[in-house]
Amino acid sequence: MLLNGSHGSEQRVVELFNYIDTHQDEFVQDLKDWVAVSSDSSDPLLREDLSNMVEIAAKSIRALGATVKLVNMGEEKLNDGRNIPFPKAILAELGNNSSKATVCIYGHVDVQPAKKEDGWNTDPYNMTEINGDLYGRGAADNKGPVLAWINAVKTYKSLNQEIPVNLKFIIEGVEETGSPGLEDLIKAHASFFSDVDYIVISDNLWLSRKPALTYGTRGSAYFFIEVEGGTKDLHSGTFGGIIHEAMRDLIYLLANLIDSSGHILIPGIYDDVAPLTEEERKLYEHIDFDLEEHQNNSGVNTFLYSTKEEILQHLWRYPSLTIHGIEGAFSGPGSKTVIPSKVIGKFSIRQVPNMKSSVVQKQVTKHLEDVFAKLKSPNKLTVSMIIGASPWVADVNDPQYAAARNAITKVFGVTPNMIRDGSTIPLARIFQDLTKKSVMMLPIGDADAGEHSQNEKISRSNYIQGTKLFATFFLELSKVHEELMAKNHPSVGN
Ligand SMILES: NCC(=O)N[C@@H](Cc1c[nH]cn1)C(=O)O
Ligand SMILES: [Zn+2]
Ligand SMILES: [Zn+2]
Repeated sequence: MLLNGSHGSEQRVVELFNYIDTHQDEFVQDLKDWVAVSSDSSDPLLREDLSNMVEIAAKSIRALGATVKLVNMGEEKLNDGRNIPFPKAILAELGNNSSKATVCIYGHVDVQPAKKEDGWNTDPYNMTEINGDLYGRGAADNKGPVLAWINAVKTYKSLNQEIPVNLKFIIEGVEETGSPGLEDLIKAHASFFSDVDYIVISDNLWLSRKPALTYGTRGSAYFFIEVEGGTKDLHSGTFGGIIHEAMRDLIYLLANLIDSSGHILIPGIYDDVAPLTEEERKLYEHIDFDLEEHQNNSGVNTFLYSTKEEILQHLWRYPSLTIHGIEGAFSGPGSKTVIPSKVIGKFSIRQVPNMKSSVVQKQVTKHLEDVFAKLKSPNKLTVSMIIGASPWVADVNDPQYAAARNAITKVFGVTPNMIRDGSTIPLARIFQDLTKKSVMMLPIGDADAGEHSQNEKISRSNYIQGTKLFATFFLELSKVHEELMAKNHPSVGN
């Protein structure tokens, strides 16, 4: 039952927080169990553990009393022409009280690759607590936050407290490969999302030690540059010196993407970038950010920029280009002397408002074809964009932002650091465009979480305090929603 009045509400919060504190070791063990599943989505042929991880997550959500469906996300076309199904996604719902707000929680249970020999201090799949930090692949991105949502709901259920909102979950298993098939899934299950009032995502990091609210992310346009020189690899002694080597062409193409100052060399790439207004420029002044701390967290000696404003603008609102790797090139130990016949260079462009993936794709393709033409190489060039995820920016005046601000203040005693994020969560813009509903990001990842890096972690404090934050957010959102209902606000209802 909902305890009415401020005293009742405060008493509820005390009970919730006490329960979360006294059961934190259970919650940590649950995260250890999840991290132990190597749900790496990068290799299509190694996804058995990933499908198992989706089932584990479905079982945990079902144990809350939710109705859970595992739904298809379509098929993936492999290089050899075969099609295999993507891991299923979870659609779940708990509660359908028409007087309550309906919140849809998004998360993902797939992770980036991780091997101990990459330089981890601990086994990436054996979560290890050291000095209050929980080290393991996926601890922060995104298993910890997904479990924190589940812990929050479990707390209400265990205390027999009425959950203040209706809940829906969409949990996927291929976010780290750009959420392929997600847009079609949301279209195919439009009825499931039709009564959702708010979408909340917790798949990013704080920017400093100060709790944050995120209102923007960059997109990701991911490209393959394939250069094919022949039908087989060749001995570089027997053939080196007389052929146009594919690798040489590729390196030249990659070298023409970006210069040493970080400026992207693709003609027109900056044309659609939203101009920096005086209003936006002022926002950077109030952001809590410690440049030296961020540099220490990154493990690099120096950044391309030296001021907070320049760094944050180039992380959030200007595009960046990163070269990730070369498939087919020799990269193992030793000194193989082969000439690879086909190599695939991989890079991505983090897109910002108002860039469009379709425009970027044309610009990139034309630029690479023009550069390649100068080589007068007989080799075959193929440029493909395999991911085209758009940037996302929210309206911080959406009601759920007020609820989240109140929840952060209640749990952490501070007002939130209003930030954007340089990473990509494809679902955010897809949801915003398809459902026209409010999308918000409520991060609990530490600024030094090391997402995608060696020694990724979430602090026990952020995991447990984050669970309290999510539990409080449900309460605060129910208050905001009731006020809107009372005013018959247009954003309420469908
Ligand atoms: N925590 C969000 C995240 O890491 N998202 C990935 C998504 C992505 C983009 N291209 C491929 N995967 C990211 O790298 O931003
Ligand atoms: Zn990630
Ligand atoms: Zn993530």
